[in-house]
Amino acid sequence: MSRAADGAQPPAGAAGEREPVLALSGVRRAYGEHVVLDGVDLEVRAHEVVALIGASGSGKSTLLRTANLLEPIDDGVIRLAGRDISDPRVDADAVRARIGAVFQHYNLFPHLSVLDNVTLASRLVHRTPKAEAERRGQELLASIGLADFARAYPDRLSGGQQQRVAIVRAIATGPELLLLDEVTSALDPELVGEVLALVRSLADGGTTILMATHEMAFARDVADRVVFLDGGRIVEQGPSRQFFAAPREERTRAFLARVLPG
Ligand SMILES: Nc1ncnc2c1ncn2[C@@H]1O[C@H](COP(=O)(O)OP(=O)(O)OP(=O)(O)O)[C@@H](O)[C@H]1O
Repeated sequence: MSRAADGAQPPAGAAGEREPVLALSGVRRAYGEHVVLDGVDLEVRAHEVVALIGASGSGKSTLLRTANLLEPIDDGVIRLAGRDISDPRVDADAVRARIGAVFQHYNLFPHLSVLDNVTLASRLVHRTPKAEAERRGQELLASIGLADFARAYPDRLSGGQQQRVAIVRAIATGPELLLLDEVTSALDPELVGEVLALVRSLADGGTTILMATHEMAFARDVADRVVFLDGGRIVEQGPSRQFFAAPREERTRAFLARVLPG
């Protein structure tokens, strides 16, 4: 008997397709006359890794900031797991508790130990008991080889180590989505690899990630999909290998010619 016939399978075309984790439609953001996001439509599905690329000033950071409500939008809708979070009545803190975010400059709290940095949101926002939060925090620190630094303060760590702590801090509460904004661009070149390796392992483990990056080889190798922004608009997007191997748009080709070596 086929699975469909025994009734164990939902009928084809049923609402089995899950909502995207994040969905932007018609998102617009302007500073005065300067339109920074100009009608952006973008979806990120569960377990997908999406890389945002584009020249400096193309709107990548602004887009990420709108997604966790650090930046208001002038028009459009943003949905998290199907729910409109751009409605001004939405509790922004409750939304941010579901989204992990790491920005360019590692922003650990200098007056808290490494372990307290990692466990703070679990304890304060999610009300996880201290012992449980610390057990999870220790596991996360061990996973990035920094268990011995749990009681140290962030200034004892290198920039790459601090950024890795910032990343595990962002995933400590099991967020539905991880936003990464140029997480390696403030680092010395020799420290970039260790941070990218951590992002790669999260991607391999199924974390849903939307990341802005200038690291083209990384975007090609790790992202499922690449989105090219220019002047606040999505010019082109596609599966990452295809995107880099055969860009369709002239503007994409011109951008890649500028940023890719050779
Ligand atoms: N608070 C603000 N007030 C005015 N203009 C802003 C503000 N924030 C960003 N902008 C402008 O919006 C544009 C897009 O900036 P954004 O930081 O999103 O670009 P980006 O693609 O992330 O650039 P980069 O790669 O350099 O980080 C830029 O022209 C920037 O100057």
